[in-house]
Amino acid sequence: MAPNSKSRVTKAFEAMKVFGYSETVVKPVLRNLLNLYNKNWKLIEDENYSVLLESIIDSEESKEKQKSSMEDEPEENEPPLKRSRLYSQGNHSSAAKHDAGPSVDTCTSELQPYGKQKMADITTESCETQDVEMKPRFLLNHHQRKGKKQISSEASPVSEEDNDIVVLSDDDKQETRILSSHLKLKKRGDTSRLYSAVKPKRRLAYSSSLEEPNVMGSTDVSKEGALVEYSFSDAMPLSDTLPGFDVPLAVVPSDLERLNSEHLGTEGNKEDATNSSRLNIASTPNGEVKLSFVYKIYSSSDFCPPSLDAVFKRMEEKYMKSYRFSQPGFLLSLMENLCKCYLTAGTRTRTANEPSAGIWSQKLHPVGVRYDATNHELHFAPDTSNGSFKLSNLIKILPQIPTFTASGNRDIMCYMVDFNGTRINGAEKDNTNKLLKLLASSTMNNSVLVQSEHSSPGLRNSVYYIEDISNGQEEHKISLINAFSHVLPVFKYIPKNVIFQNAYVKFLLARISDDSCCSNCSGDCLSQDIPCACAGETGGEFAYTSGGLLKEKFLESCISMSCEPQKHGLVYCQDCPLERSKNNSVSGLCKGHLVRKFIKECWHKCGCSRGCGNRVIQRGIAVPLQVFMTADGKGWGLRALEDLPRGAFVCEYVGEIVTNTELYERNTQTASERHTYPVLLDADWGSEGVLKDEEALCLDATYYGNIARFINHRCYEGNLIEIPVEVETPDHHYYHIAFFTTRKVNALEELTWDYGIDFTDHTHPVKAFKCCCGSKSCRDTGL
Ligand SMILES: C[S@@+](CC[C@H](N)C(=O)[O-])C[C@H]1O[C@@H](n2cnc3c(N)ncnc32)[C@H](O)[C@@H]1O
Repeated sequence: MAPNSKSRVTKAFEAMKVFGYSETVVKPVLRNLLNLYNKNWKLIEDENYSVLLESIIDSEESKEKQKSSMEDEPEENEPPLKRSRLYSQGNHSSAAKHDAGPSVDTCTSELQPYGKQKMADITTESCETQDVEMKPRFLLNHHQRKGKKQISSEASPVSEEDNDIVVLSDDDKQETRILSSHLKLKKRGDTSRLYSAVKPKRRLAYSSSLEEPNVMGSTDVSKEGALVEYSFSDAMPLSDTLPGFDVPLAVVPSDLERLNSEHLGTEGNKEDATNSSRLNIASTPNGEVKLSFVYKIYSSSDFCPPSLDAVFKRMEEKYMKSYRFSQPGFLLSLMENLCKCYLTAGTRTRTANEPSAGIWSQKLHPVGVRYDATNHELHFAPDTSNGSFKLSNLIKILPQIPTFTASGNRDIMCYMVDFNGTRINGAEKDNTNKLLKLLASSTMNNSVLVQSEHSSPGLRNSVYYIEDISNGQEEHKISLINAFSHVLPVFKYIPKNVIFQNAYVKFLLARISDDSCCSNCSGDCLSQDIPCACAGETGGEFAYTSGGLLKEKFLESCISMSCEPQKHGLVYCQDCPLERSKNNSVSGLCKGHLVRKFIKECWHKCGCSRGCGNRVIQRGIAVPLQVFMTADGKGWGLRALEDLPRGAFVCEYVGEIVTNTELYERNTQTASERHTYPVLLDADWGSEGVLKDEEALCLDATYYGNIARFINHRCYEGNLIEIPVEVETPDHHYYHIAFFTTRKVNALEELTWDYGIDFTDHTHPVKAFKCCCGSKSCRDTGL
């Protein structure tokens, strides 16, 4: 290979690395392209290697498709999957013991009998002598990148390269996001990828449905009685032709002259035009977003340009409250609605006697919307069947395909053009601020944020959206919205816990005694007069109401235990695995573990039906959730898109089931990663005598996890509480951690729980984060 082409290869690799693609992945695709293009590098390098990137994405997608078609669908409620030997085990003896990764069956005989000893049976005498506030059940540790690279590609669902975290510079991230969405849209005109974001190799999810904003056939009746009708022809389906926009669109008038010549022929006439005027409604300081109307006033017009306040008010009243960011293409409809408001607000009220006249006649007719893919223009084409048309006909939306500068700073480039196609630069600062404020406030309503790069330091002007980060693995789609520039979280979504390697968790029907199930039941256990054996765990009363919520009394006592553990007693390990791990295997004094109330759900050995009211968490997430970027420095957070009542199940904490030993290994390998994701399954530690490290379990959602990995901490006042739930195993050793609301939670309120971190404990190998929970009772005093 010539030296020149060598450096071009390197450059291509580097360009793709930004998107998270390793050389191994890029190489075969690049080779194919070179063959295809007869070694014409220019074609490959054009547009920042767009062809190459697109080909890689395609090739990865087809690989994924192939792979998923080969995979068997797991059965409902199947045991956690055993992923043997994902990590190389170094010299650790426990790991070496299980080097071959025992299969589910062979592990069975090695099961340790974990007695069902109640924690309440454990003496709490030592309570008073212990200086305990809250047990640190949310551990602070993480894999180190170095550790991740040791993942074996044979057994792991992802290859070695998959696990490399690609650290993008801010500019890279910006560029990545824009380019990938740009490319998708450009090449395919594919509206299903409207807000596709950074596509790391291990892509989280795509927007997959083809839902489009309902801009067709809507009718807008102004309060004053003037009707402005929007009835777009079905013959011109928006969804088929529109590109996706992850930038705000600009609204411009159409080319009046062209429209005049095309549509004014019969009734309208050019002489009617008395003057023309342009109104720049808004633009960001650097001109990334501009919105303006250009109109001509005709002598007999029913239209008077409205005040902007009137437009904004109307916009707020009519649309903003109902905006849902989850609508693909919402920016398009946002802008369109702004046009509508402008028109409606400006349409003059006529008295009953006043004849309708002029070309802005109230006689309105369906118009069509057409997307001009060549010029990236949206045209509102008038229906001239009866010779009249309306102002909206003169409005054209001109989204400029987003481009970016070398610095990657400009991802939004929407221009206003005047009738002659000349760019309009006038920015009206006040109006801009108003619009931005309006849009920003609508973000609170889960809508859109148009962010100027100068309006707030460190924030970039970008918005992106992923329709379902669970990739269809949950009943409900779980969206992700990012108003600022942040690289997407890199993890593999799993809806159920999976065993990492050494954890002995076996779901054996044979181990479920008759006392721990209700084989004689049928139908719904909740509707029976006498509660069945499964209610035994909760004192002979089921924890759930028939409506699927937690019963008040049960919830109240769980909250009380969590807030005031000392009042309810703690249990103490003889030799605490947690303290051992802190002190590098030197036995440490246990600081106590909360005595938890468990829920026991009916399961496979029970006779009841799948719809039994005592099966809640096993049915999965039942509320629409969304991951969003918090504004107060906590990173990503989780919120629900609708109001939740008190006691509602939200989701469970899903991750890899790892042993204390494995966690310790991860801990020691960990560089100080910003966010940490392990949670202890320590509810029964105190009752298990001396618990060996390989017996103590925790869930680590760092690399494999579900939506709960995004729930942030709040000291004492979390609106969620974690409750241990037994489903498959009745021994308190392995259990599920389920989150329930502690109070009514409003839609879009951040969901939080108290991790139970002791911020004063500086002995932990991983430093606690600086708590920004904002709670009045925040435990992080900085000491
Ligand atoms: C389970 S993760 C929660 C999701 C995380 N925010 C993210 O972006 O992935 C836990 C991490 O979130 C951050 N975090 C959670 N609650 C916080 C709080 N109250 N203040 C500051 N950081 C917080 C910490 O970095 C913590 O290690």
